[in-house]
Order: sequence, then C-alpha cells, then structure tokens
Amino acid sequence: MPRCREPVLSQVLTVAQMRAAEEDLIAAGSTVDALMQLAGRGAGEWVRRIAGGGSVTVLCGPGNNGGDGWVIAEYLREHGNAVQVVQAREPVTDAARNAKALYRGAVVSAGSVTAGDVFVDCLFGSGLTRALPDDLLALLCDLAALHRHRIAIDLPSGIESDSGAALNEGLPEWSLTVALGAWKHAHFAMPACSKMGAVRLVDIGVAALPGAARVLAKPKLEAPAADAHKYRRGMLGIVAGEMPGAALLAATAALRAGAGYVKLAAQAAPLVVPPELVVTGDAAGMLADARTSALLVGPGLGRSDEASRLLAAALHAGRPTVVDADALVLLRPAMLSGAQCILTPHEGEMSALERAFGLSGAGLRRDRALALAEVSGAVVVLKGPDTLIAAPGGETVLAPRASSWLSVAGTGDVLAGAIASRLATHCQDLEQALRAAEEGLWLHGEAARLCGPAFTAGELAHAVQAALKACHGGGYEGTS
Ligand SMILES: NC(=O)C1=CN([C@@H]2O[C@H](COP(=O)(O)OP(=O)(O)OC[C@H]3O[C@@H](n4cnc5c(N)ncnc54)[C@H](OP(=O)(O)O)[C@@H]3O)[C@@H](O)[C@H]2O)[C@@H](O)CC1
Ligand SMILES: [K+]
Repeated sequence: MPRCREPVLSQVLTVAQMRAAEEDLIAAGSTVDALMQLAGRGAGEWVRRIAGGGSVTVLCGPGNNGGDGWVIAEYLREHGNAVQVVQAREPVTDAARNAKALYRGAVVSAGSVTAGDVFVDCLFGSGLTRALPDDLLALLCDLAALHRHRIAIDLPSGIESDSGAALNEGLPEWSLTVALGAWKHAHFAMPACSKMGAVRLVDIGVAALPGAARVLAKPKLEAPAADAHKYRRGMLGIVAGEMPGAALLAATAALRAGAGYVKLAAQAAPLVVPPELVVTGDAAGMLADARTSALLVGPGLGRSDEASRLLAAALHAGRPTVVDADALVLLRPAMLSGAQCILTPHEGEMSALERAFGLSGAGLRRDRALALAEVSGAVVVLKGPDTLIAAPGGETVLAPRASSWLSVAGTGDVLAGAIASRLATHCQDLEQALRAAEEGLWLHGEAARLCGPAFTAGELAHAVQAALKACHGGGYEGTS
C-alpha cells in the first residue's frame, strides 16, 4: 500500500462506487476473501479495543457484512475473548461461507444469549435494499439491549448507505460504527449519522475514485507574507441592513479568521462596536473601493426593498461575495452577474433558492446542492446537522458531525463571517471560493468544539481565532 493514504481515505463512496473500487482491487490481484479478511480483522481490532478482555456477541447476516462478522468473531477468539455468534441467516455468498468455515468458536441461538459486554452488528451493510423484516428487527434490538457497548460494522443494519435514511423505525443506537474500505454517504448524512456514535475507518487499500465526494479536512494555513499589510491580507466589506447585530457577529468572526481589514457598512451603527471594526454609513463607497477584496451580504440585511437594492448593488460590484441569510431569500438569478459567490443556505433558505432558480427541490441534499451550484455557478454551503459543500463541476465536501450546541441563534452569522474572511484572504477564482468555504466551515466546527457546551454565538465568534491557530503548523507567528 502507498505510504500516504490520507487523501484517498477521505473519499466518500456510493454503493456503486464501492463495488467499482472492489472490482479494481480484485482486478489488481486481490480476492473478495482476502478483502474480507483485511476488513474483518481491521474491524476486529477496533472491537477488541472496546471489549478489552470482555465478552462479545456477533450477529451475522446472509451477505458479506455477515461474512465480516465471522472474520471478526474468529479474530477475537484468537485473541482470547469469549465470543459467540448468532447466525440470523445462512451465508449466501461464497466469501461469507468461507469465512464461516474458518470460525472455530461457539454459534448460539438468539434465545440463549445473556447480558454481555459488546454486541457487534454484522446483519446487513451496504447491500441492504429494503426495510428489515420484523423478526430481524426484533432480533437486532433485543441483542443490542443486552449489551453495554454496541458496534456496527460498515453501517448499522437498517440504514440505507447512499442516503443515510433509516429504513425501519426503532433501530438501536450505536457507540461505534466501523466503516470498511471507504466512508459511505450515510456516515455523514442525517438521520443515520446521529445514531452511529463515534465513526472509524478500516483501510483495505481502496484507490482514489474520480468524482467521489470527500470529507472536510483540517486546512493547512500559512502566516501572512513577511511584507504583508492589511489590504494585501484581504479587506472584507460587510453590507449590513436593518439589524446590524447579526452583521456584527459575522464581523467578530471575520476579524479572527485571517482577513487583514474588516469594514461594516450599516444604515444604523450598532450600539457597541469593537475598536478594530471600521463602521461606515457609505455602502456605495465601500463597494466602489478597489481595495475591497471580498464581500458578505445577508446577516441582518432584512427583506425590504432597500435590502434588495443593497444586495443587487453588492453583487453588481463584481467582488467575490458570500450571500447569506436574508440575502438568500432576496436573491434572483439575474442578480448574479459574474461575481464569484458562495451561498450559505439552511434548509428553509435552500427551498427559497430552489424556487427562485426553478429547481424541483427533489432528491438527496447533496444532489440538490449540486443542482443549485450548477445553475447558479456559486459554491453552495448547505447548512444543517449534516452540512455539506457543493461546487459547480460536481465537487462535494461533507462535514463531519459538529457540536449539537451549534443549534443556537447567531451561529450562522459566525459561519458566514468566517467563510467571508477566508474568501477575502484568497485570490478570486472558483477553486479559491471552494477552498474558502471549506476553511470557514472547518474553523466554525472547530471553534464550536473548543467552546464546549452552551456557548453563545459571540463566544463562538471569538473562538474562531483559537481554531485558526490550530491550522498553522507551528509557524503561525510568521517567524522562523
Ligand atoms: N465492497 C467491498 O470492497 C467489501 C465489502 N465488505 C462487506 O460487504 C458488505 C456488503 O456485502 P453485500 O453486498 O453482500 O451486502 P450485505 O449488506 O451483507 O447484505 C446483502 C444480502 O442481504 C439481503 N438483503 C438485503 N436487504 C435485506 C432485507 N431488508 N432483509 C433481508 N435480506 C436482505 C440481500 O438479498 P437480496 O436483496 O438479494 O434479496 C443479500 O443477500 C459491506 O457492507 C461490507 O461489510 C467487506 O467484506 C470488505 C470488502
Ligand atoms: K452492520
């Protein structure tokens, strides 16, 4: 295996892509049995870490996910754990039959299982095509309830791999889910990802697949150049409207995410303005200023005719622009006259955009975001508990599950400010807009993690600086 597999291991595959990846590995000389051993033993090692010396019950289904279960059971048996397998169905694939034949431990009936330490779900994985029948759902739930720790292999049974949909009601929750070979979309999509507990990946040598989505990664950022000044680092202009408080939150985050200069154009100045923020009543002057490298319009903009006029003027300025909040509801296709934009809708704003751009709004979130990116030419950050980024041309980036404490007013303004600040620091082509969206989103998630529980949006905005610090590998002082 090549030594640096990090970029490959961040890819997120559909079931069809995973099958293609498996076929590539087999064409290169591997076998399904060998891949199952690699995957099962890798997963077995995670189970062993959780179980310690404790007892383990493995539930095996008919397909290759069940085959992994037989490998895991044998691995644990070899390492001295007390293991028992409950066979829900006879294996139907050659690889699963072979794996079962290699298992030398106990096979028990479901009724004889008593309380134990770890339950391992190998009933179904990516081959699940329909809801679990009642008997298997009851078996899964009963066994899960009897154990202290529950580990799902590849995917929790009952979850659809490509969509993250739960095909049954009342499915168990898991303390750990071990993905095999590559991440699947369900690992990052609601509701599935909220039930999986911690998620870990076992590498089996899958190669990079063109067109695959990828997981949002921690950005590597550089200190400003030795001869940098505030304008060269990037000047962000924020166009505020009726409620400057939201714009102020965005500005607070933007000041901490890398831009050299943040200016707020507001009709009414906020009551309290941090000294480092420049506030102007002259929005037109700010938009005309050639030194303004990027714009943010939307937080606290309102939805009046004046707000619509401000939005049109901001987009007409032709600068890279983050369009957020109220501006997303006011946005019309004709306003996008060539400026490189990043749109940051939550679900409600997404529906408004889909209506404005003549899109049906049907389908998976990632497909809807890609459709909007394609018709608008903008990078789309579709927010929610499973935030994702879609870019024109098809690139998709999925954010790992972030702190649920982000569900508080004002955090969207902070995200918009962080993204806009990164946009101001970069050059201005499409690729850079995608990069800015990724960097801002990562900083936002990390700031939330650093804040811990029950933070305010203002505290989150301040924590963006600590998150940024984590992206500067030791050289953030700008000195050698
Ligand atoms: N790809 C790779 O590189 C590697 C993959 N690996 C592993 O393989 C897993 C995928 O294996 P898989 O394709 O055999 O699918 P899996 O989920 O075990 O079940 C399919 C079986 O279940 C059946 N079935 C489906 N739904 C049902 C239902 N509701 N109720 C009842 N039955 C139902 C279905 O029958 P059918 O739909 O044909 O009637 C079929 O018989 C993957 O998740 C990973 O763990 C690793 O070993 C390493 C390498
Ligand atoms: K499973």
